Amino acid sequence: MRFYDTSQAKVRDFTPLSPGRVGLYYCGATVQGMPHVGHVRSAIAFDILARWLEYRGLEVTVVRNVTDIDDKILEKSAASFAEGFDAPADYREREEWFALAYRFEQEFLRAYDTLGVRRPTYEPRATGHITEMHELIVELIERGHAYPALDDSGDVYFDVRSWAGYGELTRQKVDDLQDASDADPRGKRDPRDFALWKGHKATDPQSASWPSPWGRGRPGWHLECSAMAGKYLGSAFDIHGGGLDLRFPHHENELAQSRAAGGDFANFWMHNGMVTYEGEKMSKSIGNTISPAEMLAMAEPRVVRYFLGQAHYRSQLDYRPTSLEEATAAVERIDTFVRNARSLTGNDGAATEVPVEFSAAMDDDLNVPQALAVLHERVRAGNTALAAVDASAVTTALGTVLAMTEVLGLDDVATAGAAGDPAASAALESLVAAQIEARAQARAAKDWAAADAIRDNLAAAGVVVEDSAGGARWTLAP
Ligand SMILES: Nc1ncnc2c1ncn2[C@@H]1O[C@H](COP(=O)(O)OP(=O)(O)OP(=O)(O)O)[C@@H](O)[C@H]1O
Ligand SMILES: [Zn+2]
Repeated sequence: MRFYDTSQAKVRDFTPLSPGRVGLYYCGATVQGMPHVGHVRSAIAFDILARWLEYRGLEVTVVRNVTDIDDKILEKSAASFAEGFDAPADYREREEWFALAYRFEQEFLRAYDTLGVRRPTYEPRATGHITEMHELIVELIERGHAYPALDDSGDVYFDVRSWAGYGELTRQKVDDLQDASDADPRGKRDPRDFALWKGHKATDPQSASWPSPWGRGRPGWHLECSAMAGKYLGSAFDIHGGGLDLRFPHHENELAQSRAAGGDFANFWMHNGMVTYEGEKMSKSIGNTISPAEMLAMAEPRVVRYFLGQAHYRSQLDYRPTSLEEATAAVERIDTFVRNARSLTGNDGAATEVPVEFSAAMDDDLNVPQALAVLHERVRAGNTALAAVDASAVTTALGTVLAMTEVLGLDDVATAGAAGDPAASAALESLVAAQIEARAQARAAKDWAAADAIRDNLAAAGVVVEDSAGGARWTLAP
């Protein structure tokens, strides 16, 4: 397997640090508002990576953090208590920061679940790891890489000049870097120094600060990922992921503080490209977002998953109003084949193995567009086998198609037409089969009126019956 490693700006061979196991950490959400489809694209990209590593026989530990304390969360909560607060959609009046964060965390989970992003092995919250963060800060201070603020803010900063490797992830020289905007520069040795710990401000609620050796305060954003990745995956682990927008400063800072504290940190850095809206990054602050719920109102979950997962994970994915049409047609092609194959062979079929061309594409830096081309090519071959009523070839095609859809997280295409509920799907299958059987008997008895009536009733219910050499087949009308 080969992946593009952002820190080396090249594709290189991937070998797990411990044979047979992979540790994957990817940055999760700052739960300050509703998810948008950009967030979900990021999660889908790493979900596909984890599924592929597992398919390749590796035991994968996935960690995705929840940033549940942050300036933006506190600001949104504070605004909700203000006199004359005119609650924008999705925000509530007088909502404590922890209630707001928890509520949106649930919204993210709901979106991930609906779109087939498997739950990570661990999903730690920043507020649950204050002790680990203190230990990391103490280590950095002892090693001469961090210091308490020079003013009375109660902050603690990372000393970027003390760490020769600072800038290595994004291949920049310290002097060329922008200042860290997270604190008053008067308390810093260098304006690029970033906050590890933020002293409590009188305007913040008491519940948003914790005691520490440096006084009450709360953690800096970058620090939490270092502390949690270290806790759950160890001081050296295989892959660190996140969106391309996080490379600098977030990931640069994570790397610097983790290495300065003595760990190796991530062996590979993988970054997903941005979802853009008519060319511009989809972002809460710009306000050009589309929520998963809005997309799900236009198309079913598999179509949305297909749309968000179809591009190469490193490329930009632009949303346009017509974007879902192509995905709908692609998913329908797969569904129709799966349904017809099941109807012809009389059983659900089971995922077998993915074709070698599919493996080659996925091994080559997760080339999903190429892998999808293989999937559609097998669907076409399967349709040819269906037309020839070649049950054995149909069974083979069905097995490989199911294996590929599983790797891509489209596996619930298996329940096509039944709103994703396997029991409903089975019930529909058996009711339609009984109708088709009754129609065949009517035809055998040359009772054409009865046969046509059955067909018309099925059509009225959205079930299209087609006669072929192998007997009648049915599909749901698009
Ligand atoms: N438009 C986008 N396209 C793809 N990935 C995104 C997009 N926006 C955010 N992400 C990724 O989603 C994950 C969670 O992001 P986070 O909560 O930090 O959002 P954010 O970058 O602050 O979003 P926003 O700019 O909308 O506030 C990160 O890995 C981030 O890189
Ligand atoms: Zn992070």
